[in-house]
Amino acid sequence: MADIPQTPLLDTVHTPDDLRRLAPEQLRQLADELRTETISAVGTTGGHLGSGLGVVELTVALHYVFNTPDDRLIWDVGHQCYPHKILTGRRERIRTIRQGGGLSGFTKRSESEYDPFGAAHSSTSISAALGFAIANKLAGTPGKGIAVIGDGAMSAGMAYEAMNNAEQAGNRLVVILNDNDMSIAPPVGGLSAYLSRMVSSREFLGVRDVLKKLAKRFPRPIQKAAQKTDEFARGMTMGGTLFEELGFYYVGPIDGHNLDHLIPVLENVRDAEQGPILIHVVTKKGKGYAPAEAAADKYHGVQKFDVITGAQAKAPPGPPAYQNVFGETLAKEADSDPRICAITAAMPSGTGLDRFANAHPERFFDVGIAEQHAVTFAAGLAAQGMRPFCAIYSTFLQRAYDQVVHDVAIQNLPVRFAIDRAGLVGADGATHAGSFDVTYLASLPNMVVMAAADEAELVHMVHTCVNHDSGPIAVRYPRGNGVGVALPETPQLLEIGKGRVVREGKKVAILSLGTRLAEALRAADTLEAKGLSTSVADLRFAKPLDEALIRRMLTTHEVAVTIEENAIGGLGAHVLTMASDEGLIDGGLKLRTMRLPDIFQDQDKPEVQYAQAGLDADAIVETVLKALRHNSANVTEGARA
Ligand SMILES: Cc1ncc(C[n+]2csc(CCOP(=O)(O)OP(=O)(O)O)c2C)c(N)n1
Ligand SMILES: CC(=O)[C@@H](O)[C@H](O)COP(=O)(O)O
Ligand SMILES: [Mg+2]
Repeated sequence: MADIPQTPLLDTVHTPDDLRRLAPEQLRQLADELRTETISAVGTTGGHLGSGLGVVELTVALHYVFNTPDDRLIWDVGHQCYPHKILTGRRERIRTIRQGGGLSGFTKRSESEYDPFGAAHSSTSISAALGFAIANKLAGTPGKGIAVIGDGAMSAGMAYEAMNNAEQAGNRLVVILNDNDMSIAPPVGGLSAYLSRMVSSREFLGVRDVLKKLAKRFPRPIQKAAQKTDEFARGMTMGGTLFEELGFYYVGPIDGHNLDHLIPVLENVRDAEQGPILIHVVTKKGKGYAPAEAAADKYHGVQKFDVITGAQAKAPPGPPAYQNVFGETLAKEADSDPRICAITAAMPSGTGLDRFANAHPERFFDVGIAEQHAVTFAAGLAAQGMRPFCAIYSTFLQRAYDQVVHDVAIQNLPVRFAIDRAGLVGADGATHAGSFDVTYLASLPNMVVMAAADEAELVHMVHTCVNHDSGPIAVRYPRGNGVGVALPETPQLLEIGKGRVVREGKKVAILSLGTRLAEALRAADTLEAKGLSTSVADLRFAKPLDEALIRRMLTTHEVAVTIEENAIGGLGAHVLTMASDEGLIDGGLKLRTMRLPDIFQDQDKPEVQYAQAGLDADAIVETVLKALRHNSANVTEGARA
């Protein structure tokens, strides 16, 4: 007799309440369908894949056992939450993820009551869960805080600050340490080694001891499940030294793909009278999808891919990515300069420093997700005469701001900041946009801030950073590919605080910082076609400003426009301040600043984001014409009056 096809369970699960109505023996099927749906969806959209596949069973088990959304489930980073979104009423929209108007690629409060806390930067989950737990405790309302945090995210100081403070939450706080022995790249450092030892070579307790200990602490009997396999009995231990020292009851390690283990353990933890509890769950990144299991780093974040073969869509051939120009340039510089060191906080390939690591492994440091430490470590290296490059995405450097101010800038130490992903980043959206670095860096005394207009400029700026020993210096550059200019054979040493005039005109001056230069030049063409002679300057430096050049531009043109891919407080603010200090606007100059809008812009295609932000050629033209119209309107109105 032919097999009767099973009814898809996933079609019957619209919310976790539906899930909780299933029998435990149905959960395996549900998890399999959830995994298939996740793979299918990400195949069509691209996005974060491996991390979500690794937590499919955990996602099912957590929603099954805990009373979400009253129990507050908080996914650290949030890049693994696609299965969670599918189970929490967002399956119909899952193929819109990371697209304009679609679901966010991370957890987001405005999207669902099942996302109690937004994330995308790592290692915030335990603090947030603790906040929920304590708030409920104080209010006398039910609800636990449950944080799911990866082994990579567990390397950040914030996680320890939270655990150090967790005792008061008691049994209201549950931390699930999802240990897949991967960050984006293989994890690094002592904590990672410690976790590996716990998983692989720890002395496991015998089944009796385990049950005795569990029975003492957790009331619900788990014997049934425990008796199912010896493996479980061996794997289930109490007494994870580090976490217990920090005041947690440690449970684990347990197999995070085995629902027969997960469910009873979580039920016991849920009903425990004591806490806080940390459950150490061992999973495989990419679980259940062979290509992602085989190359976890390549399937962390993916392009659209063919589900059968795993082949990811290839970007059409084009100019090199900025990150790779940076990595290769720095590696070359380091060939002849033994003082150059390179530091990344868990982003070796994202920053292009994998190229440096291959060439100079002894001077390459991946410090894990630890941006604050990365900056102060660089400061120490600089103070001891090295030439450290701290390569951190603009958005992640925000986390280390006090270190930038206190450890680097105040001491005037020559740390070189390579600030990648500066500006809008497309699909990752607001959490990852590098919108603020010009503002937060150029306001600091001693700091030099450059922005590369193209990949050749980046080469010159890296060279300039290498040779700048008198204080801190930063170069910012965007996500994505260069504009296609030839890379210089020999890099130039740029004069600090000197820009360049790219095009001379008479009536309109566009003062550009960074990669909006191409749009500025396009706008200049349009303005010229309208009879408006236009100058375009690439200022190169937000700090120090090229005051001579700016003064000339502001005093010899009728309209001047600054443009930058940064929020308010950046280049425009500095130029306005200078102009007002020097009285350059007193004579009727029409000075306008173009910058990122004062909103957190959601994900979309980069070109759409630029248009929304009003930072493309059309918007520049419009700004100039409006400034001129404003003038004629005033004249007309004045005449009428
Ligand atoms: C503060 C911060 N730094 C860096 C990143 C980039 N990042 C996103 S996920 C990730 C790896 C996280 O590893 P882990 O927590 O173990 O989760 P997994 O992907 O293995 O599931 C990194 C480095 C980030 N999101 N936030
Ligand atoms: C979740 C996270 O923070 C990273 O995976 C990030 O999405 C990578 O961004 P890039 O693709 O720009 O390297
Ligand atoms: Mg991990």
